[in-house]
Amino acid sequence: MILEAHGLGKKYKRRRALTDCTLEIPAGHVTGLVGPNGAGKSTLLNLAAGLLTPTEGTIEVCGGRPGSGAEQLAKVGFVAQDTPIYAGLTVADHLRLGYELNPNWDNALAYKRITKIGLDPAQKAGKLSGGQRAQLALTLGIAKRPQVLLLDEPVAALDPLARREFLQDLMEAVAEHELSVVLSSHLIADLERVCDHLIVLLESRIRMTGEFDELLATHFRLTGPRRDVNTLPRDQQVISASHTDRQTTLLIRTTEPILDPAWSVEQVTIEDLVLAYMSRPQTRPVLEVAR
Ligand SMILES: Nc1ncnc2c1ncn2[C@@H]1O[C@H](COP(=O)(O)OP(=O)(O)OP(=O)(O)O)[C@@H](O)[C@H]1O
Repeated sequence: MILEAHGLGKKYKRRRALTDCTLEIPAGHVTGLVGPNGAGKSTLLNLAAGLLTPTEGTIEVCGGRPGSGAEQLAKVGFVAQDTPIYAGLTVADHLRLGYELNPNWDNALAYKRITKIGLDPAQKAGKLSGGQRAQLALTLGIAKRPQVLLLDEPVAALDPLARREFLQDLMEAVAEHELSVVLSSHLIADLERVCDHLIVLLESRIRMTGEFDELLATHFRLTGPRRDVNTLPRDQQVISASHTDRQTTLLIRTTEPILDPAWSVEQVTIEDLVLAYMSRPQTRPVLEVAR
């Protein structure tokens, strides 16, 4: 497992940022972490990087306790949300620091990316634009050659072309170097392109987690005449429901065939899933198997 958490919780004074989070992410995946603002995504990534310590429960990353020593730090790359860099150092200084501090540092890769992006090695990092700073931080994360790369909203500051190219580079690194990635983002289309595993956080709790293929094979949109969701078969778990006077539209999870001819059944997209799981559970139907 690249990441394993049991009953993980984090409180900042009285504010609860993560609650009873139990999670296993196998190696070799690109995992998308999504959820509304304040759901706890950065908190989870910071706990995995060892920058925060849990208030409850345990977390292991690549088999070790986050931040527990040089060996552990070498295994984990982390690019925080505000893409921190040293303003007074040049781009080249950053790459030299990367070389000095990381046992698996790939200098050729670092310079290749810097050249491709068009960053001047002599420029002070404090004079870079927000997007360029993000590119520098991401380059350091990839060239470190970690086993797992944790990225907190990595592409938010990048222009659309840079975003596409970065995600491409990331996928290449995953394919060539058996890198596992956990990245948070609000850009679901990007996640759809690069991820194969999904975690949805809502109000500090894990609302849903799974592999894309399995999620897409078990979720459906049903549209039909207005219907009380409590009359559905037991295997059909209602994730979201909306009704007009005459019509009901549901997003359900089931592993069984949908036999009721009154429903028109459609496949869903990852975006449909994310939006359904991100909406707050409604009082009745959600996450309860209807009786
Ligand atoms: N240093 C802190 N002190 C107190 N509360 C904090 C601190 N950092 C985060 N929180 C709170 O913890 C909760 C989770 O925050 P977190 O930053 O993990 O959310 P997020 O899902 O990353 O949000 P966003 O999408 O806005 O980046 C929020 O309610 C936030 O206000």
